[in-house]
Amino acid sequence: MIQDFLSSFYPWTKSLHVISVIAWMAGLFYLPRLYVYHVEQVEQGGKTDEMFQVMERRLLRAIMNPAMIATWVFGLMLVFTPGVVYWGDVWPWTKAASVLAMTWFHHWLGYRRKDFEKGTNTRAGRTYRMMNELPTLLMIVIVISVIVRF
Ligand code: HEM
Repeated sequence: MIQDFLSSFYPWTKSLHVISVIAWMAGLFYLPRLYVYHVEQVEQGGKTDEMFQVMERRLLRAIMNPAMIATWVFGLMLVFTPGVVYWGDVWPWTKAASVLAMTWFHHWLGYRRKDFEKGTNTRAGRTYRMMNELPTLLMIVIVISVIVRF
């Protein structure tokens, strides 16, 4: 019953999954860049500090959190669609490991946002520059996993 629904909805589920992924990734690439500028260019407690905090909060709450939830919901619908995932293959495992890491990174960014809000950020711009590479690497592994399907 639910399997029939998932099968007939499959192309729509996949479209909605990819749309959500794009919105989520946009935020995951942009927020650490904001943190780099926030650390390196902004005086703590000033007007610009306040403006960065607003931009960071809105990006996370209005775009990234809903996009992450939608990516998970449509992604799991794809997992339960008959014939899509065979767990004997390798790709579902590399994909699963990468999306768990991506979700961890999202939450890490959320905790760092709170540091800026409280004025307790101790991390250097360089740390945020380096962390900025993580979603890129994970995205490459994910796309190869779902498309090459080794
Ligand atoms: C968050 C949990 C996620 C789950 C449970 C999930 C699961 C899935 C599944 C089962 C498919 C179907 C594969 C197929 O029909 O061939 C799929 C497709 C896809 N996923 Fe995800 N995914 C997740 C996150 C992501 C992320 C973070 C990205 C990108 C960075 C991503 C990119 C894609 C793409 C591009 C496709 C379409 C591949 C194709 O054309 O067949 N997914 N996903």
